Amino acid sequence: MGSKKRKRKEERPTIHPKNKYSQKPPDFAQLASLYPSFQPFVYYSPHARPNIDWTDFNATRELTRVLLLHDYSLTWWIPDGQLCPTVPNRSNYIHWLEDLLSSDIIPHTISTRDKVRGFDIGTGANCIYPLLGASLLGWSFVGSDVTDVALEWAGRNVNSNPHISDLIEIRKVESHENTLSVEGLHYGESVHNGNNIDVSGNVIAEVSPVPSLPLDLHFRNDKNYRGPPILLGVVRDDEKFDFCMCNPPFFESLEEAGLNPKTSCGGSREEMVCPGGEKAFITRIIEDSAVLKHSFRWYTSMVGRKSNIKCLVSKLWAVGVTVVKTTEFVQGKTCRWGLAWSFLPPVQKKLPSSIPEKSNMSFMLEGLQRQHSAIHVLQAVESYFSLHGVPCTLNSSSFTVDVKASKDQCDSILKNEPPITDNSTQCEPKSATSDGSSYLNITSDKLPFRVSVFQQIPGTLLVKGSLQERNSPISGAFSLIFQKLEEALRSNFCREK
Ligand SMILES: C[S@@+](CC[C@H](N)C(=O)[O-])C[C@H]1O[C@@H](n2cnc3c(N)ncnc32)[C@H](O)[C@@H]1O
Repeated sequence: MGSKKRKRKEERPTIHPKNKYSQKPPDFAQLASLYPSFQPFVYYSPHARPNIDWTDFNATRELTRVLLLHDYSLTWWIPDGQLCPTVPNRSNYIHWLEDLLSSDIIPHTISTRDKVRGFDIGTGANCIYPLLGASLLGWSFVGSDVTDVALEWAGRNVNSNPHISDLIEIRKVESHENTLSVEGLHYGESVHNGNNIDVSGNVIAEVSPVPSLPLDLHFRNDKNYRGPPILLGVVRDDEKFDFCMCNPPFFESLEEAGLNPKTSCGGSREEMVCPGGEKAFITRIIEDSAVLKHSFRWYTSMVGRKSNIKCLVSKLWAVGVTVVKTTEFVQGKTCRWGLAWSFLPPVQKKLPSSIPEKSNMSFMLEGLQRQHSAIHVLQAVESYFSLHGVPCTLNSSSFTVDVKASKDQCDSILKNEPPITDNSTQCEPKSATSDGSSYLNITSDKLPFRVSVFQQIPGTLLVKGSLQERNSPISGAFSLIFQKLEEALRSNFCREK
C-alpha cells in the first residue's frame, strides 16, 4: 500500500475536539444494554466492535434517538422517511460556530457574549441544530422551514423538551406565486403569554406575522434559485442574530441525490432537492446577506461539494464581505465543508482610517499543496525578510508578520542583493536611477508594514500587506517590496506557475 495513501488518511481533519465523541465513539453495546429498544438493531461480531446496519432507516433513527437521550437528555423522534441526522456530525457544525463566535475576528457587537441567538435555515423535522445548540450551549434559535411535516415535527421535538423549549422558535416560511407570508410560531414561550394556537396535538404556538418586504426582492427573476424566501422576508426588520446556519438541500434532482447504498438517513424530496442545488440555495443566502448585512454577525452554511466553494467564495467577495472562513467537517467517509462570512469590519485591521488605498496590497496564493498551511507561509515571510537582515515579528495567533525595514534593507531586497548592515543613519539621501543602482530616495527612516495571511478555501491563501506609517519617506517602496515578496512566495509554494 502506498505510503501516500496512508499519509493522506493521517492528515484528514478529525472530529472537533469539543465534540462529545472526539475521544470515544458511541458504545453500541452499552447503549443496547441501557435502552432495550435499541437492542434489536445491534449486531455483534468476534473481530469488530458492535455495530448497526447503516442501510436500515429504523436502526439509524433509533441510534439518533438514544444518543440524543443518553448524551444530551433530549427527547426526540421523526416520522418515517424524514432526514435522520447523525449526532456526532451535526455537533461538529455547532462547535465550529462556537469557535467562530468566541473568536475576535470581528467585533462582538450584536448581543452580549452570554446570550447567543442563531437562525437555523431549514431546520427540518429533526430540528437537530436548535436542539443541540440550546441544550449544549444555551443558545436561542429561530428554526425556519417550508414543509408542513418539518414544521409539525420540529414543533413536537421542541415541545418534548420543556427545559429548552423557551429558547426555540419554529418559523414557517410560505410563498405563493404573488404573495409572500411568513408566520412565526413561537413554541414554549407562548405557553406563558397565553396567545396561542394549536398546531398539532399538544403543540401550542403563537403566530406573529413578519413585516412584508417588497415582493420583487423575493420573486425577482433569478436564473438559479426559484423557491420560497430564505432570509429576506423571513427575518424581521428589527431582528439581530449572532449567526445563521444551514444544511441546505444539496441536490438538483432526486436522481442526483441518489441513494447511498452504505447508509440510510432517509430524506424526503423537499429536504434533499432544490432547483439549482446547493449552489443556487447558498447563492441566495449570500444575496440575502448582502441586503441584511449587519443583522447577523456571522452568516454560515454547510457546503456538500468542494467544487462549489471556489465559486461561492468569489460571490462573497463580489458582494463586499469583509471576512470569509472555511472549514472541513469529517462525516465518516464523506466530507462536508463549512463556509462563513461577515460584513463587519475585521478587528485585525488597526490601520488609521486616513491611510490611502495603495497602502494595502494583497494577492492570492492558489494551488498550495496540502501540507502547506497559513503558518508555513507566515514562516516563509519571516525568513524572507530575516535573510535580508530586516527585523520582523511573527504572531502566530493573529497570523501576521510585522516588518520594519530600513532604506538599505529595502534597497537590498529590491536589488535581490544579500543582506547588508543597517547603517542608514550614515547614508546620504540617494535618488532612484534608471540602472537600478538605487530604487529609493533614501532618508534615515524606516518602512513599517504588516503582512497577514488568511485561509480562504483549502489550498488557497490570501496574503495582505498593510503599510503602517504612510508618512514614512520611503513608503513608496512598499508596493515594490510587496511584489518581491509575492514572487518569492509564489515560487516557493504554488504548484501552478
Ligand atoms: C437537508 S434538510 C436539513 C434539515 C436539518 N437542518 C438537518 O440538518 O438535518 C434541508 C431543509 O431545508 C428546508 N427548506 C428548503 N427550502 C427552504 C427555505 N426556503 N426556507 C427554509 N427552509 C427550507 C427543507 O424543507 C428541509 O427541511
